Amino acid sequence: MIFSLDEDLCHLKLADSQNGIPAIAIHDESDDNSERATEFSAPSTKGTQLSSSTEPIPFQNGPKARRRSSVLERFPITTPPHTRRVSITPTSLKPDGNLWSDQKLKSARNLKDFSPVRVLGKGAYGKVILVRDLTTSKLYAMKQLKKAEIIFTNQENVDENSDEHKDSSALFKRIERTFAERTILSELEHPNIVKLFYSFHDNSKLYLLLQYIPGGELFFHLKEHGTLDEDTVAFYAAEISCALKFLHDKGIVYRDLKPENCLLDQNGHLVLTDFGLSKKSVAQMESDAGLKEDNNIMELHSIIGTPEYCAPEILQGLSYTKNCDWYSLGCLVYDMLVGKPPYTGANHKIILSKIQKQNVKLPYYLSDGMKDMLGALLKKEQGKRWDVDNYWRVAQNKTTKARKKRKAGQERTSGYTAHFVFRKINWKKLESGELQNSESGPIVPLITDWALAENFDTEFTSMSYEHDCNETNDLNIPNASDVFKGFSYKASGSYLDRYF
Ligand SMILES: Nc1ncnc2c1ncn2[C@@H]1O[C@H](COP(=O)(O)OP(=O)(O)OP(=O)(O)O)[C@@H](O)[C@H]1O
Repeated sequence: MIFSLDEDLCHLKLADSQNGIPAIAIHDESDDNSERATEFSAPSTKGTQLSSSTEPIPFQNGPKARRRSSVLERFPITTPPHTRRVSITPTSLKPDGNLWSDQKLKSARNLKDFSPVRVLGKGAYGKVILVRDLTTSKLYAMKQLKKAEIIFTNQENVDENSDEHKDSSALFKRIERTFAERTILSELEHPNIVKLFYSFHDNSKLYLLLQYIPGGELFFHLKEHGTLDEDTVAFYAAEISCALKFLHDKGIVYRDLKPENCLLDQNGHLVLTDFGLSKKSVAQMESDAGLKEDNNIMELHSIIGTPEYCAPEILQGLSYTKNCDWYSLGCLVYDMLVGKPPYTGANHKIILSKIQKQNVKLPYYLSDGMKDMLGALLKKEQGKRWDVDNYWRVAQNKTTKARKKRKAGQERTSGYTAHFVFRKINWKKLESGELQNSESGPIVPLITDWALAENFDTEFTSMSYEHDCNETNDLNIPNASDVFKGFSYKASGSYLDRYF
């Protein structure tokens, strides 16, 4: 055993006597006979081997607490020998291996073009500020990343004595991730993914000018509602699934799915933000650059993410694939239905240990269909978990072929999109983006004035921002500007026109 569970047991006892709910536990070890995703055939408990349990679900006391990404480097997890140490140099970050051309970035914007309105959020490297374009009066969410925070390892989430701290490749990893967010976002256009319009940098910070999503975090709405009903959850799960499949088809793994990173737009549609931990497969990058055909296989090793939503294989330091995002979706769906993710604890060691060892407990009040889906997504073993990307493809082929022979209701029982849980979702409209443009989501945020940011926590909107909107000289490291060379970007005129 790596960690002591004393604290954990203490926590469980407390919860038992206060907020117990009879639950169902999924025993992963007993599902040897479970069917693989493509063979799934009923909105039942089949394939997940649910067993009754009277053990209550431990509830955390106090308000819902915000979770930080990439906290895992803090733990004494021995990095396995096969962990890939990408010694990528910051100036070679273009997929084809060439330098980003400064020539094409000449028309990039700068800090003086925008005036701050209020703070929307705060992340590991800096604040996200609502800003107004002084020329057009349009609103943007400006994500700031302090160069000093990226270059010096003084983040709260990295142990000073860890190998990660000493290892200079960790610096390159942080820089690589910073570039990845800008590069990945600049290549995407999907109704459920935040849009990047500009990026630039000055002496002290990097800036990402993102589409402002005024409805706030799903986290904010979850805090207000406590839990959500199954139809609402199915709607968000469907929108997230569309975004994840779109990313996976492009060879991108998201790796940080959690309610804090799911925003609601003005019509209540879900928009994924924060691509700081996303990763594009090397094979895909080579394929994009015309160097190699994409074989759509991606194995990753970095131990990153937010523990409560992180797949067990990541936490164990094993190699993993895009399938980890579907596990995180299971955690998020569970959170929306139950009010907390499947495994919680007073500290990250406890969470980690529970994810690896405990069976997830599903409350009795969930429908059989929902239990079935959660059971399939929350499998600890990657090989037994729903391979949703594949399942989705097979389902589409199957339904088209089998349509003629289908009996009433049969379509629902095959394939991911046809799962019972999604019976009210119009996938055709959702996948084409028509639904997002024409209909409202289940929770329509109250917005009287976009500039007021009423759906964001006052913890952030009341923060001062004056200092953050002036260029400072707090970074005085030789060659620092070289390190971030090529960060600036401007979306094409047609892209900008489509959204303004
Ligand atoms: N486009 C946007 N529109 C509105 N609010 C946003 C937008 N992007 C980010 N935010 C707000 O800012 C918060 C922090 O942003 P983000 O998660 O991208 O930062 P981060 O530094 O990566 O955070 P973390 O360290 O927690 O992963 C979000 O949770 C959200 O509340």
